[in-house]
Amino acid sequence: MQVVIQPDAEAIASLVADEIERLLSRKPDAVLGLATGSSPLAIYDELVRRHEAGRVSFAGARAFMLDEYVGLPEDHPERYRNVIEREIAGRVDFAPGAVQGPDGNAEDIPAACAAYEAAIADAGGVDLQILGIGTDGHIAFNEPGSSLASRTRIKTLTSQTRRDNARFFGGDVEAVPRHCVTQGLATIMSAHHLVLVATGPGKAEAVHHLVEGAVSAMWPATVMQHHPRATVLVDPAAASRLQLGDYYREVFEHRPAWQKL
Ligand SMILES: N[C@@H]1[C@@H](O)[C@H](O)[C@@H](COP(=O)(O)O)O[C@@H]1O
Repeated sequence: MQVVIQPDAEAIASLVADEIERLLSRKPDAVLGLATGSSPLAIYDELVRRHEAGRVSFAGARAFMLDEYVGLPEDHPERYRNVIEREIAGRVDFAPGAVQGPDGNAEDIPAACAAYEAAIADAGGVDLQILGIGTDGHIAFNEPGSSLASRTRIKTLTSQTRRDNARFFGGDVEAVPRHCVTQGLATIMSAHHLVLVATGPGKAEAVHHLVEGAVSAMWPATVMQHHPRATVLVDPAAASRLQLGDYYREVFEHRPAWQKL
């Protein structure tokens, strides 16, 4: 696992956008994994800027979203499909239908989950997966206790996650759905490159477990320790509980010239 400590969210976004720009120039039909939450927003803004400057095109690319709430009306602004459209997909040049997400309103949710897994596999898998992390260590919506071998399925959100996400629902915890459909941990682990971003002191404990804790379903993100190419980008506040922080800084500062992210 590569740990990169940067001064702020903008510096993190710039490095991640560099990586995505390199990927799309070498492989214009790359498959991206898109995450919701506030953490990736600076990355999306930076990608939009580069797209507007003519540096990056998504015209041949495809993307898969990580997760979706169950039961929100199609036009609800916090439905993740609508969030992704608003924050990135609708601001760049993805072809119609190129961005897909799990269906949280399907009549047969298990069948829709299986179809989603098949769609990712048919696309050749995800080249670069953007991830945030919940304060309880979840990635996508794989809450503590999730099977490390899980695939796309329905999950029940913890009250911690519903409280954390209430800010997107006018502060009303009861307005946050109880259920979601999420890529599983094994689905996420199938991506070629995992890029997790976290900022702020509220993420420090989760980041400590992710990087330095024992691999455990209690901190689902720790499964990433088994991934051959996982990059974790954090600001100093999110890095504040890392025991080897100085070492990670040294490793990044003295990385070989050929190594980007
Ligand atoms: N399902 C999303 C996750 O994908 C995200 O990583 C997490 C953290 O969100 P934020 O980046 O807003 O802290 O929130 C939600 O629960």
